[in-house]
Amino acid sequence: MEPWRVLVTDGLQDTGISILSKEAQVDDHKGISAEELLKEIGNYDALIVRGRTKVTSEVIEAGKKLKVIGRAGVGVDNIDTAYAKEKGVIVVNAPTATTTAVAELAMGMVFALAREIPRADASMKRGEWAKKEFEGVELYGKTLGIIGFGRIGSTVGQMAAAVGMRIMACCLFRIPETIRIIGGELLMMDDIIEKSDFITIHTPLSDETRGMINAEAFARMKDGVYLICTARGGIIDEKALLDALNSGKVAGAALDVFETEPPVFKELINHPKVIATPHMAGQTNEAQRRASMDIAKEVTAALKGDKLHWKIV
Ligand SMILES: NC(=O)C1=CN([C@@H]2O[C@H](COP(=O)(O)OP(=O)(O)OC[C@H]3O[C@@H](n4cnc5c(N)ncnc54)[C@H](O)[C@@H]3O)[C@@H](O)[C@H]2O)C=CC1
Ligand SMILES: O=C(O)CCC(=O)C(=O)O
Repeated sequence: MEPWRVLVTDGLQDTGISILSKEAQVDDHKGISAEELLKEIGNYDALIVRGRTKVTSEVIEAGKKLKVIGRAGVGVDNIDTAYAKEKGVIVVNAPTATTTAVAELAMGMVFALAREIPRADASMKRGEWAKKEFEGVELYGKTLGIIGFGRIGSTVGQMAAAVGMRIMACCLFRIPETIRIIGGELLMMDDIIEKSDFITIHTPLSDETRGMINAEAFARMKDGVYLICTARGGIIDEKALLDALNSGKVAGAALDVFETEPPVFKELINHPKVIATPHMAGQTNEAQRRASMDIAKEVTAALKGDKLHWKIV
């Protein structure tokens, strides 16, 4: 029998490539263009992507031998999962690998916003000593509203509770035990929006969450609220955020994800009260190693017809 062929299009750590190579022929074609992918995909049994590659219905249609699509990470909003299901192509992800990394960046953003660390650092590098400009706020006793209390949101909750923040969370599907352990409250999203000093977003991008943080939501927030988003671009209405920053309603925003990536809305990125990072929350060495191993094992299991842990469709 011919060996299975696996195409990797957004890079994968060597540990994962080694696991796959025991069972299949692996082609690492990092950065492949959309046109090239359409031409090549017909030769492969499996495709492994991160967030860059758009796995459209056309790609799935062209993948005549395609049995499984693996997402080395969490969000599958770049994969047409409905069409994959229709075509009998399995979609799997590696949902636990990056939880700690994303939560740590979100917490880092909370600290960075409260003390304006990036702006202070930039002023020092310009040779200034602007000590009087930087009076921050303490986190102790402040309320952190967590929208989406799943793996990442609940990990952020534990970290923030440890520095003395009061935790409020809202969640659609499950009510984790964690909220009770950390002494937090589960509330409706409206309450979170109105009562929080800091709001951090950890939901997937879906029909329901797209544009969820809009002008109306900003109007209901406390004056001087801080906003953090490491979830997905499109959940926050970026134009409404810019207006809220300019009016002073929002005292600072930290964003890892954008409606268009790389971002084109430069006015938002360049705003002095915005801290921006290039969709790197899940990108620690440890997290990417775990993601590469998890997805390699899961894709191999799908090819062999073995039991799957993280089947999306
Ligand atoms: N910036 C980055 O590099 C990364 C971003 N992410 C993003 O983080 C998201 C969350 O990841 P996990 O915590 O692992 O997922 P998860 O599935 O464990 O948690 C998401 C939670 O959001 C809740 N939720 C969904 N819709 C909601 C709504 N309308 N209102 C309130 N809650 C809602 C769900 O009930 C669920 O508990 C991913 O979907 C992905 O988009 C994940 C990894 C890396
Ligand atoms: O893999 C990436 O490029 C980013 C990680 C991410 O956003 C996710 O896992 O959902």
